[in-house]
Amino acid sequence: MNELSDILIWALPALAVLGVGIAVPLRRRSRRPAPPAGEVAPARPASVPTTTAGPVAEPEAAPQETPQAPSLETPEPVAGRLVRLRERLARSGSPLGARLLTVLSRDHLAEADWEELEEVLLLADVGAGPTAELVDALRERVRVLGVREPAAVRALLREQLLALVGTDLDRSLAVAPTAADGVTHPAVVLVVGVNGTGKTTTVGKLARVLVAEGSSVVLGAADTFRAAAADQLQTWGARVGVPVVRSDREGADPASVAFEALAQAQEAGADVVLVDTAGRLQNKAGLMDELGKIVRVLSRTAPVSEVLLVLDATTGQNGLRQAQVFTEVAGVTGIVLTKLDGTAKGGIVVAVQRELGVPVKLVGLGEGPDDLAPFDPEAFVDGLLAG
Ligand SMILES: Nc1nc2c(ncn2[C@@H]2O[C@H](COP(=O)(O)OP(=O)(O)OP(=O)(O)O)[C@@H](O)[C@H]2O)c(=O)[nH]1
Repeated sequence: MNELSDILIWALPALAVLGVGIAVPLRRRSRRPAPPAGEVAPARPASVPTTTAGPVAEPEAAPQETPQAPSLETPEPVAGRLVRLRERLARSGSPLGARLLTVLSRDHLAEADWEELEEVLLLADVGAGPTAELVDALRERVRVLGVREPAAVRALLREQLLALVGTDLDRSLAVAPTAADGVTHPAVVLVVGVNGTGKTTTVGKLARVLVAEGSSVVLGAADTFRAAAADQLQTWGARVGVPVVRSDREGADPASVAFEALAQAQEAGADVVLVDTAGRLQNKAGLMDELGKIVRVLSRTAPVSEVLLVLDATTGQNGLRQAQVFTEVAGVTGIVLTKLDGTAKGGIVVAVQRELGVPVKLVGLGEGPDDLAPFDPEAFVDGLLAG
């Protein structure tokens, strides 16, 4: 079969049926492995083994979607972001900050003070179990060490909080290309969660983090229910010169878009493909099945490096119940806790990790493009206690 007929046979019907469009054309297309039978029919089932990471192809025909290089933004450096954003935690009126310090500034802690301490931690969503543990351990240490001065009690509290948050969890993001079967694949990062938690925003912010660190990135808009989500993602990508793979048909198979995004990232030699998914409720079986399918389809082409569950910190304990199902269906590897700037419930970090056994890796502290920070326990606890 010659090259042209090969292309026509694969590409035209699939594009027409799926409406899978590509915001940024590829430099080159070639064969990819066939997708799993009955699961997706990508625009063209062919894949290119990529062995070197390099810059992602620049757009050729969509100037309105991806601005020229001079107007590209330079994301803020990632190091020290949580320290820079720390005051947001304090400013949000965290009871863990101001109220804890009020209690701890009393010369002698009476029974009522310990109870108040417990109440403050519960209000901050630390959770019943961890709160009881923390207060018991703190009381014991204060008693054994004979500590009375407020500053010393505060230092002990800081230690206890740090122990609860955990300083030895692996919070690094797996965003380096992976090797499997002699082929180098882009790191595949899937972003999941319920509606409105901040998934698309997080994907956009995370793309900036990766660009700031010198990685080449491709975004996949697998939220095919909401056209605005793909537009939103495209705007994020355009600001930092990152291509976006999307469907031009609402309701297209999200697994197909995810597959196509991975294929293109692979072909372009990108380091990372970030896939945004539609918000879904954990009790909707069909939607959760669809998420499982996205994971299966991606992992048949390349190892899925990270599944990030985006949780809205302002939803507190409700978010935890939702999260449980996602961890079962999608094998969540890290939590992104968004909107921590708008809540006095920073203690949810502790509860989330305890309930899910998955580390918080990133936190959202505002709507600004660089208001996403790698989670750092010390900076976080200091932020909480700064009130
Ligand atoms: N204050 C604050 N707002 C945030 C943060 N992260 C996201 N948001 C806002 O939350 C709102 C929802 O964000 P999206 O990214 O659209 O949420 P989504 O999860 O993709 O939404 P669906 O696709 O509908 O499920 C937007 O107004 C964001 O600006 C954060 O860390 N802090």
